[in-house]
Amino acid sequence: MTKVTVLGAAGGIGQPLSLLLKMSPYVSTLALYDLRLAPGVARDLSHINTNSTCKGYGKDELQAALEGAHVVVIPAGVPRKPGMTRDDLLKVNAGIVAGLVTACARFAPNARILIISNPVNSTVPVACETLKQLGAFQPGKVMGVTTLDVVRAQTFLSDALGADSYSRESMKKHVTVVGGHSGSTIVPLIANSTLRAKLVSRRVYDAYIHRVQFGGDEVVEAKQGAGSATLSMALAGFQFTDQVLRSIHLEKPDPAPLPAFVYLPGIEGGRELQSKLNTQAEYFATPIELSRGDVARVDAKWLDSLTDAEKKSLAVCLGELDTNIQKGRRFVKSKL
Ligand SMILES: NC(=O)C1=CN([C@@H]2O[C@H](COP(=O)(O)OP(=O)(O)OC[C@H]3O[C@@H](n4cnc5c(N)ncnc54)[C@H](O)[C@@H]3O)[C@@H](O)[C@H]2O)C=CC1
Ligand SMILES: O=C([O-])CC(=O)C(=O)O
Repeated sequence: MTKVTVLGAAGGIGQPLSLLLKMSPYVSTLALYDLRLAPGVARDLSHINTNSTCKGYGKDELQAALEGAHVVVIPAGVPRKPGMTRDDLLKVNAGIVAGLVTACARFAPNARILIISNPVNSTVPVACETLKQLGAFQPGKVMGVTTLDVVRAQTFLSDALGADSYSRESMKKHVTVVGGHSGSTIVPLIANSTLRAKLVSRRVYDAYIHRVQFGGDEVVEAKQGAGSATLSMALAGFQFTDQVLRSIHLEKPDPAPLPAFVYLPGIEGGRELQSKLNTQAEYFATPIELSRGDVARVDAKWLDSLTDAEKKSLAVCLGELDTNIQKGRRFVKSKL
C-alpha cells in the first residue's frame, strides 16, 4: 500500500502527472492537494478504472493530504513567462516550497520529497535547510527532479544524429545529465564515444549542448506567456517517481538510471564526489543508488571518463551552481 501525494496537483504539471500516477500499479492511494481545483481534478481521475483511490484536498486540508504519504511530489509554484529566468521565480516559489516541506516534516516525516518547483538549484537547498532547522532533515529523502534534462538530452541527441538511424529509445543508455537544472549548470554527458565523435565531426556538438541547456526557454517562448513545459515535465516527473516507487516495491529493482539533485554531504559517496569535483557546492545532480526509495549512495564513476569539453562545461556549471545554492540558503536564513 503506497500513498503518493501531489502538492500543486491542479496545475499545468500537476494534472497530467497525477493522471500518469493514477495509472501506476505501485500507487494505492493518490492524494491531490492544491490551493484551487484539486477536489475537481481528483473526482475526474477517480473515475479511471485502475486500482488506486484518488482524493482531492483543498487549501485547508494539507494535513489530511499528507498524513501517511510515502512519497510527496511537489510541482507547486509559479512558472516562467518569456523574458524571465528560473531565478526570477525564487522569491515566490521559495516561500511555497518552505511552507510545504514544513508541513511534510509535521505530517509525513518519513516521506520521500521530490521537488519539481523552480528554480530547483535553489528550491532544493530551501527545502533541505528548512528541514534542517526543524530537526527533520533526512538527506536521502529529498530529491530535486532534473529528469526533464535527461529526457531532452536523449531526444535531442537522436535528433542531432539523425533520428532515422538513431532512435530516441536507444539513446537512453548513452546520455545522462549532471550538475543542476538551469542554463549552463545543466551538463549533458554522452557516455558513448562513437556517438560523441559523430556529433563533433558533424560540428553539431555545441549546438546540441546549448539546446539541452536552454530547452526550457524553447517551450516558454513557444507558449507565449501561458507558462513553461508541463506535459514533457509531467512525463519526466512520472519517470522519476516511478523509479522511486519501484525501489520501494520491488525486491530487486533495476539500477536507478535517472540522476537527482541532492545534498551531497548527507549521502554516502557525496563528500568524495564533492572533493573530486573540488567544489564548495553541496548540492549537485548526479547518478544515484536508491534503497527502499531513499538515496543511499551517489556515484562519482562518471567523472573518470569526461572529455575536455565536458570538463569545461562542468567548471562553468560549478561556478554558477554555488551562487544558486547560496540564494536558497540565504532565503531560509532570512526567515529566522
Ligand atoms: N524541475 C523541472 O524540470 C521543471 C520545473 N517546473 C516548475 O514547476 C512549477 C509548476 O509549473 P506549472 O505546473 O506549469 O505551473 P502552474 O501555475 O500551472 O501550476 C502550479 C500549481 O501550484 C499551485 N500552488 C501554488 N502555491 C501552492 C501552495 N502553496 N500549495 C499547493 N499548491 C500551490 C497553483 O494553484 C497551481 O495549480 C514551476 O515552478 C515551474 O517552473 C516546470 C517545468 C520543469
Ligand atoms: O524552463 C522552465 O522554466 C521550466 C523548466 O524548468 C524546464 O522546462 O526545464
